[in-house]
Amino acid sequence: MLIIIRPSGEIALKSPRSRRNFEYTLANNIRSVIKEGKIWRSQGVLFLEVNDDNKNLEELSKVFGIASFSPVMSIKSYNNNLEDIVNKAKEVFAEIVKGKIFAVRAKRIGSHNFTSLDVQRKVGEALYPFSRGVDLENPEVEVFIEIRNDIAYFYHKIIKGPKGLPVGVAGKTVVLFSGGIDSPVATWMMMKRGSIPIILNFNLGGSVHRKFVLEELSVLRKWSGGHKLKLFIVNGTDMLIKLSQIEKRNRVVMLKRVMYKVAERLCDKANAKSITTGESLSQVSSQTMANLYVTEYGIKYPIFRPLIGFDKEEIVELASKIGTYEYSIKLPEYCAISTKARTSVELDEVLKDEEKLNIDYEKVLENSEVIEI
Ligand SMILES: Nc1ncnc2c1ncn2[C@@H]1O[C@H](COP(=O)(O)OP(=O)(O)OP(=O)(O)O)[C@@H](O)[C@H]1O
Repeated sequence: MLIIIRPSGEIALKSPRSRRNFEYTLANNIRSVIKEGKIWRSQGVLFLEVNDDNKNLEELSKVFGIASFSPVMSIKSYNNNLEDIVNKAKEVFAEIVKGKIFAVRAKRIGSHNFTSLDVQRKVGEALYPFSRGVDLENPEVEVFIEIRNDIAYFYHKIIKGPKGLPVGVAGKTVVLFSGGIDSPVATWMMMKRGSIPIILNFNLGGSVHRKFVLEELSVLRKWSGGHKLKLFIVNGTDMLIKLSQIEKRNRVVMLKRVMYKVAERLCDKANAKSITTGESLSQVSSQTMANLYVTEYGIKYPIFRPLIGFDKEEIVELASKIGTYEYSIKLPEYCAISTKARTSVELDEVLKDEEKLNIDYEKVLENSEVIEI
């Protein structure tokens, strides 16, 4: 089966050099997802030749950087011969337009002695007797002919891709990954913009927590363009014990700050240039603007919060589409450290607490469990 793959529109707007790089990364990602067949680039699209297997189509619909794709039939149309194209169109499409109101859409790249309109007209005439009529505005089925120099491609399905940019073109980000509903969605959104996530989880719930995090990551792995996901699991309960030394009201923000600090170390080590979280403004008391200010104070990497302006329902809808929601909702809430977080903790107090705790973040990271998924 031959498949024509159209990269996201955004990729076509890049400079020729960036465009080449993006298409090259996209081709590599597709190769590592599909694992068989042949892939090549040609004038702004990619072609993939694989065994007839619908599984491949499902996998392609999760590769970021793809706007859409279509399984195609093709012919080499020698000598600009429109007749050959019309005959092939009849062979390929007669069954598809049978008893239906249809439209023919044609496109052309290269020089030919006919126009796209000629193709539409001639193929339309040839298919008309099989159909129930033509309606260019509201057809029941559309059939497409794309002529690229001396090859004509025929298809009738345009399957949507997830758009975005190929994973790998935007560098690495350390994601603070709780396993709740939000951080898996934030991870997905960063992958959608071409970033490779490095996952950092503070385990606050033993083997149950670990199990759900791994399950969610195996769902996200299907969206990673074939890239392996590296997971660092820190023993969060050790941290909770340490935090009992400070005032209850500062503990939640302090715990987040510890997470950011360890993420900062991981960025240094993994050459990642940002930290990503699943925070959304004012969703809970630790996510007020005032508390986010204190949490990230002095952190040297940019903190990306792709969900900052999302409602919970919007996040849930995305999590369901991605496939992580069913695992996230089974995860118990780990909020044992403080029942009441203040909506505005004092920066001075938190910085003093930090000094008192004197946590060796480097060591915390060194003692983490590392898993590749
Ligand atoms: N145990 C954890 N390990 C790693 N990161 C965490 C952990 N808990 C929270 N975070 C980070 O802090 C963010 C906010 O977490 P919080 O618990 O305040 O809100 P939440 O809405 O429940 O988030 P989520 O749905 O992602 O758990 C999370 O999205 C995540 O990025």
